[in-house]
Amino acid sequence: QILNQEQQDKMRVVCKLAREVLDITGAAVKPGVTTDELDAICHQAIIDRNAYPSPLNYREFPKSVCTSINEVICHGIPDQRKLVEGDIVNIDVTLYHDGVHGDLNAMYPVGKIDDDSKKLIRCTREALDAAIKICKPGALFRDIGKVIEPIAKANGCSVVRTYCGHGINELFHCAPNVPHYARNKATGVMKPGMTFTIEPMINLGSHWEEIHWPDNWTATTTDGRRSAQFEETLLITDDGVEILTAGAPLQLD
Ligand SMILES: CCc1ccsc1-c1ccc(O)c(O)c1
Ligand SMILES: [Mn+2]
Ligand SMILES: [Mn+2]
Ligand SMILES: [Mn+2]
Repeated sequence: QILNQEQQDKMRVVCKLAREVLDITGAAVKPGVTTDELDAICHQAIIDRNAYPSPLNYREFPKSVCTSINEVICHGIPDQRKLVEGDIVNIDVTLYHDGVHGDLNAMYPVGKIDDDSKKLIRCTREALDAAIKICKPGALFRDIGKVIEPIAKANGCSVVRTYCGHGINELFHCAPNVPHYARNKATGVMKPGMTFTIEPMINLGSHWEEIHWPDNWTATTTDGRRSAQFEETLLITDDGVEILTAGAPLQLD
């Protein structure tokens, strides 16, 4: 869908609010905090902005945010689990405000983390940034994966294939489908006024497959090694791309 200027401005607002909420929730990450506590902080920050948490009751998802720890690839459900030093956690926030959705996620280290986890997080961020750089009018959606996969492989990592980036506007998920792996069959050309996410999930090692837990949501790696993800909502402009959910650069000490 091609958004008009008014709709693009609404997307700018909801995505800025979504970034604020992610930053607030991420700031609460420390050893001992539970993912339920993160959910409550996130939910409150969303309500404070006169917005709705898109995941809550979306396809019966039971919470307001996804929290995916270590070997959990995505869609982790907040619960009483306490974060511990050395964990890595993805917080995935989506807000609905003034008729449109804004969707983003990022990785947060819990205290000190090991070198493999730092490499994984850095290469996932690097892959997303490289993919965003090719976004402009006329670019093909199928080329996004061609940029991401070589970066993952160069770091001894692999790209999850089941979950893709997606169109986002008045709908949480719509066309286009944006695979993160190379040699994919995605169709479509980027045009000014299109808004969509790129949200690569990258696994340490060569096992890109996922296991689905009986909770109908949680997806984990098959070998127990860790997985990382970053997500931004993007707007194609006349001369390139605007990262509507842009935040501070990644900082891992
Ligand atoms: C929890 C929301 C949800 C439910 C089914 S898929 C999904 C989801 C979660 C995070 C996302 O970035 C996304 O695009 C979809
Ligand atoms: Mn993970
Ligand atoms: Mn998301
Ligand atoms: Mn998404």
